Amino acid sequence: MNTENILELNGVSKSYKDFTLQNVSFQLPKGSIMGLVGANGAGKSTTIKSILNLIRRDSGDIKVFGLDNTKHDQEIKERLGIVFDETYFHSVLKPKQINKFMKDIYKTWDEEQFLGFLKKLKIPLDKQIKDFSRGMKMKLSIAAAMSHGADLLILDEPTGGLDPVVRSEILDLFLEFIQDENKGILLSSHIITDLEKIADYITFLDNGKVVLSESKDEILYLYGVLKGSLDDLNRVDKGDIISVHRHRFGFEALVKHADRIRAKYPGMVVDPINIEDMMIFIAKEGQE
Ligand SMILES: Nc1ncnc2c1ncn2[C@@H]1O[C@H](COP(=O)(O)OP(=O)(O)OP(=O)(O)O)[C@@H](O)[C@H]1O
Repeated sequence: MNTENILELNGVSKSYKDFTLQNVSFQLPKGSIMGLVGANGAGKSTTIKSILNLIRRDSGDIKVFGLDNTKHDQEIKERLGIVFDETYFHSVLKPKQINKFMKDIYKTWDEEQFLGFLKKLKIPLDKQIKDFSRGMKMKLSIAAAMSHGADLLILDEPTGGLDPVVRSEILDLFLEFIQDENKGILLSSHIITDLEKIADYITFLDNGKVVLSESKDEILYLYGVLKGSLDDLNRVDKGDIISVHRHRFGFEALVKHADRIRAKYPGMVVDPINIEDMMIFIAKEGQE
């Protein structure tokens, strides 16, 4: 284990009847944010549940803070801030009651910080959660996850279904959290523009497999779409192509090392590609 990694997965596999998470490996260095992306059913939640030890993996190993996640479950959980879809607090509770019982649960609970988050996020202290909007519930869960001195935040779809203003408030909180270089954030999201704003690393899952796990800047710099006629395609080495779509007049291929490919195939064009288009590109190949 590299001590600079706050989270490390090596060859993690998990089979369900109709789905297999296959040999998933990635590393999250300290002081950074990783976005876990992929189409519906790609295996993001299964990966997160494996990290949280909520499901038993079939093989591979997972280290959080350098510790095996099955052998040190309790120790690890105390240092994790976890947010799943919406909220796990009982709907009759009010934030001020949550503050009270969180004080009993976590010896590291920071009441001042929690109340500060609520004020900043305009969450009422004295209202039952059942009367909260989805955005308010999400903000409350995130505030709670960030108020007990957690070193690693793990969030499944924290900005899904929220309006752009609330999303931006939440993204700012994440950026604030990560100012401490010993902390880290892993979040899954379908909102790629959010990840493009805050993520340092992107891990892309497709059909249970890691297609890529690299720094965002590297992805944007290295990858491109090679375009040409169908005749041109015959001249392209198969090893240069990650994924290809043919259409009536030619082809488009996802390639790595765009500069090298541009130089290697002078008559063809290599356009830049953003992360969202890249996801669509790879997902479409699965359907062809
Ligand atoms: N307990 C289970 N038993 C059987 N199959 C399961 C179980 N949990 C998940 N799956 C299957 O595993 C696959 C991956 O699901 P997962 O929830 O990890 O995907 P996801 O990438 O998080 O999707 P989404 O973006 O829709 O949340 C799906 O096909 C799902 O049906």
